[in-house]
Amino acid sequence: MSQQIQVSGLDAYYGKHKAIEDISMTIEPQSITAFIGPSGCGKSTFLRTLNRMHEVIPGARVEGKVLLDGEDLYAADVEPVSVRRMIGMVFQRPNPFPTMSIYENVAAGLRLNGSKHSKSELDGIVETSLKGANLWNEVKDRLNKPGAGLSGGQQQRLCIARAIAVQPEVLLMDEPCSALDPISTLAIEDLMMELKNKFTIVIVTHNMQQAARVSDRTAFFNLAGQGQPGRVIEMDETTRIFTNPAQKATEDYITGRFG
Ligand SMILES: Nc1ncnc2c1ncn2[C@@H]1O[C@H](COP(=O)(O)OP(=O)(O)OP(=O)(O)O)[C@@H](O)[C@H]1O
Repeated sequence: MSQQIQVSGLDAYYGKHKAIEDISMTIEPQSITAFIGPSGCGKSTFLRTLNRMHEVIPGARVEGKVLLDGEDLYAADVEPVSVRRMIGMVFQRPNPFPTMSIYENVAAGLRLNGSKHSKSELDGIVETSLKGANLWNEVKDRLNKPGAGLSGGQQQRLCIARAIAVQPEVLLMDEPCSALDPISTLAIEDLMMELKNKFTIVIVTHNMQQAARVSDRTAFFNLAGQGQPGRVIEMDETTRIFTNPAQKATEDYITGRFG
């Protein structure tokens, strides 16, 4: 299920404003890749180019290539909706559908994709997805209660269950723990470590310890200069980025000297 992403020469614009420039990288399957860097350098923008969410913003566009196991995601005959099914996303604020039950929240992704499942098939997928998101034991007796009634950490795991229910290849996570307390954060981090056995995971985080704890590889983003687009300054094994980075800007950032 887990697939490799190869990006080459990618630029992304908001209207005339070029937000990121000339990004090339390989994101390996069955691993966690972290994007770190100061605010506004384009980490979230880049993440959204990987599943064609960027172009949803009016005037926003992308140049360059994104390949998922060799398939060009921006080829003329590729449907953005199918890309978003293969490459799921989890956002900063847990965003369960507020009026839907826990069960319906997990089933929602499948229904939106037009999948036709019998009730017992759907029950099985909901259970497997909630188990996969380490939430099943906490909610199995209240599947018909509103998703909005869960704690923040549980809601985020519900959103992860919703994302994995459609069996994506890749999970993109944009600061998934920034609205959570430390205990819920550790639960999500543990979950990410389990999920990487099945999915390619990419996470944007401002939390250096988190990047160091969970990720296999880390990319450091920064602006090319004041008013310039964001770029990848350095990408390497996480242990190397945090112990012996090649670039001074990376070292300054991870040691808290700027950003
Ligand atoms: N919807 C938008 N419309 C116009 N410009 C945008 C939009 N979203 C982001 N930008 C601009 O694109 C640039 C990169 O923003 P982005 O949010 O990707 O950075 P980031 O590194 O993820 O920041 P943060 O760490 O604060 O989330 C910034 O200059 C930002 O102002």
